[in-house]
Amino acid sequence: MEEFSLLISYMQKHDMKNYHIYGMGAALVDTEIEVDDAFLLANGVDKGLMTLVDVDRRNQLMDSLKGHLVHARRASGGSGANTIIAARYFGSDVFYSCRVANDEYGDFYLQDMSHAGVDTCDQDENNEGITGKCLVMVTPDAERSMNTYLGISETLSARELDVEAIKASEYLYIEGYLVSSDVSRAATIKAKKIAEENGVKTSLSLSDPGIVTFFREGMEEMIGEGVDLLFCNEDEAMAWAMTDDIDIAISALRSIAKTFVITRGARGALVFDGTQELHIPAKKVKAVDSNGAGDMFAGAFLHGLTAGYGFQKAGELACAAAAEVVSGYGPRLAAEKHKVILQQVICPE
Ligand SMILES: Nc1ncnc2c1ncn2[C@@H]1O[C@H](COP(=O)(O)OP(=O)(O)O)[C@@H](O)[C@H]1O
Ligand SMILES: O=C(O)C(=O)C[C@H](O)[C@H](O)COP(=O)(O)O
Repeated sequence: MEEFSLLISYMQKHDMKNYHIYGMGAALVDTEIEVDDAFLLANGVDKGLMTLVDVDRRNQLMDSLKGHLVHARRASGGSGANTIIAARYFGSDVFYSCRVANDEYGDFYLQDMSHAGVDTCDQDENNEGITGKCLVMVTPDAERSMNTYLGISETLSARELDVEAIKASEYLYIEGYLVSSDVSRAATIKAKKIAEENGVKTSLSLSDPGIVTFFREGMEEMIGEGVDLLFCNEDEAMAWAMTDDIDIAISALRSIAKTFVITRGARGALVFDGTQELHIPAKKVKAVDSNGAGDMFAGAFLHGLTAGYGFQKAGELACAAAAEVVSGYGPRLAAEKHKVILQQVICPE
């Protein structure tokens, strides 16, 4: 009894809140622009991938993009943030660790997160620099090619971890892109250790095939002894297994993840629930922009699991939500839309 009241007073003192998901990722402000394949070719942009760029290259591309149709001039993004916001809009309680600069874009970013109901870590007062930015170029085949200037986002470090919030979460979700920065990678490893020691499930997204290939050692370090849940698309799975045979990739994933999801674009997703493989079909839609489809899938899926719907229903919810994302521009859906999808998938009439 005494222990119980001590716990209550500790929780009151620390104003502890439980979270369904604690996310970590790069804070990027997105600009989304429509282009054609000739533009990508003429400007040396790698199609379908995320490429890291410096300020000069970004400015040069921005100049070349003048006159193109802009779908979003300023939207808070970053893969992990898209996932966490999606989970929030479905009803999960979420926390996000990220780093922005003391500039207009940084203020915008934090306001946007707070407006969405996402709790974020305190920002270091020493935050001179430039908030990260991502140029998302969308071609008529709905493919997105990204050029990212990480700015201060790549200095996300263990300082931005809220240890009590990690301990009070059901899942830790790590964006694989963080592998490219030494301090951020170290922070993810620390967060994962805290999670493992405190019975918090760990999840990770492989993010991008190029990232998996170029930062292989770092990715191995991040994965360590394995994770509870892994998200990837087919290209990332095969890049991880260094094969072009998806069956070999599936076997390879089994040795690093207790459960996993391989998204397959218009063919839906393969979900491994720890025992069996579930094949979840995609919803038939006209795709215009695939940006954020995987991010939305992960957010909806994590929400589905933490809400107790199980792997099959979580997969159905995720496919339904991701299909909505690809049928419009931008990686996000309006807040109200999530409730409609939830109703349609979880409690149809
Ligand atoms: N053309 C499409 N039609 C319907 N759903 C799609 C389409 N493309 C993607 N999706 C949905 O989005 C999910 C993630 O897409 P995918 O392209 O595999 O990931 P990523 O965007 O990470 O590359 C898929 O599992 C599917 O549910
Ligand atoms: O938003 C940003 O600025 C990003 O750099 C991250 C991208 O949105 C996602 O990585 C794209 O997500 P998928 O298309 O689901 O793979």
